[in-house]
Amino acid sequence: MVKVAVLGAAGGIGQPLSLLLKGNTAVTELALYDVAPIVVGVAADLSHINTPAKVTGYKGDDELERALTGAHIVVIPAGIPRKPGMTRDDLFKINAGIVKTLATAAAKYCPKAFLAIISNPVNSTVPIAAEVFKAAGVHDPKRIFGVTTLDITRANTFVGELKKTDPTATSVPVIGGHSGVTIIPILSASGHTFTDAEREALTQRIQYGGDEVVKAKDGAGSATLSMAYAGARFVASLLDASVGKKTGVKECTYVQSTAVEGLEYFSTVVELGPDGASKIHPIPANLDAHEQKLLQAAIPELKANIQKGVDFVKAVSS
Ligand SMILES: NC(=O)C1=CN([C@@H]2O[C@H](COP(=O)(O)OP(=O)(O)OC[C@H]3O[C@@H](n4cnc5c(N)ncnc54)[C@H](O)[C@@H]3O)[C@@H](O)[C@H]2O)C=CC1
Ligand SMILES: O=C([O-])CC(=O)C(=O)O
Repeated sequence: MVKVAVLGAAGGIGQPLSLLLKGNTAVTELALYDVAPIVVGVAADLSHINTPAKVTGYKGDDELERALTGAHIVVIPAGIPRKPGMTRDDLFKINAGIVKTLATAAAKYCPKAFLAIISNPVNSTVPIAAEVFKAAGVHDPKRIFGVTTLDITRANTFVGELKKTDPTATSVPVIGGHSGVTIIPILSASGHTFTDAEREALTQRIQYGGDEVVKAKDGAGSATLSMAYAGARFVASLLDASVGKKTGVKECTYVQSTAVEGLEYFSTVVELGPDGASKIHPIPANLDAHEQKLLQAAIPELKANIQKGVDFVKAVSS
């Protein structure tokens, strides 16, 4: 049995993500959970698609245990999205508590599951989930992931557009975290060369791609469809490595890491295996001067974001 639970499944990301996961034939059970009752209808709707996954809907706290029990992967897109003028950190006030609640339940009902956290601010929500798992005595850093895949799909799209190459064959690692200056595209590893102006413009667009969508949606939310695509890709990679036993599966993802001294969490290329993160790659060796500068700019903000998440769990539990 390969059960995937989606927490926040009725939302802007949750619905299309669940649709894409229903299309993944490695999934045999898709458990959709939300506090919004429509989740039961979303599950009924998806259950008519003729793929193997049996779809079930769970609404509200009382049904969270059943949604999580037996889960192999728990994907968490629960929480509020940005409106124009907000930073991802502005979401902390509400989303920190939501992620803490859901991680607490996951630690209790499916402590061995892989956690793929989409809820923002990812730089802080991943440390929150990790602290919850530590407090419950079930922490395995190889199993908790911050989903930053959308930064990679954006980077591949924008570079492909500029260089007029197939975006599906373009591969730009994006390391660091998932907000503004903490997003560090490694354009030097893309196989293309860029003028200084191109490099500046691409970096800015990749770092602030989320804002582009927030602005275009004009108060009605942030990226949902591209995030669903990116989330489904990340879950597919986790399934390929853990269920399909494929080797060489790699994704950039935000995990507990020693890549940067003084930062407990960081995203680099991570090799995925049957037990989760099997090898965390270091920062690429040949960063150019521009990328070195980006890295230095990211460190203080990431450090503060991580500490904020850790402190939140400690304050609530003391
Ligand atoms: N990691 C990334 O790259 C990205 C992250 N995001 C983040 O994903 C989150 C969700 O975004 P959207 O789907 O657009 O928001 P949304 O508001 O459309 O959906 C969120 C869903 O979460 C549910 N929810 C709220 N509290 C819950 C709880 N305690 N348990 C279960 N479900 C709960 C809501 O009922 C709603 O259905 C936001 O925090 C957003 O910032 C968005 C895009 C990209
Ligand atoms: O920008 C936002 O708030 C949502 C997000 O994380 C993204 O689109 O990368």
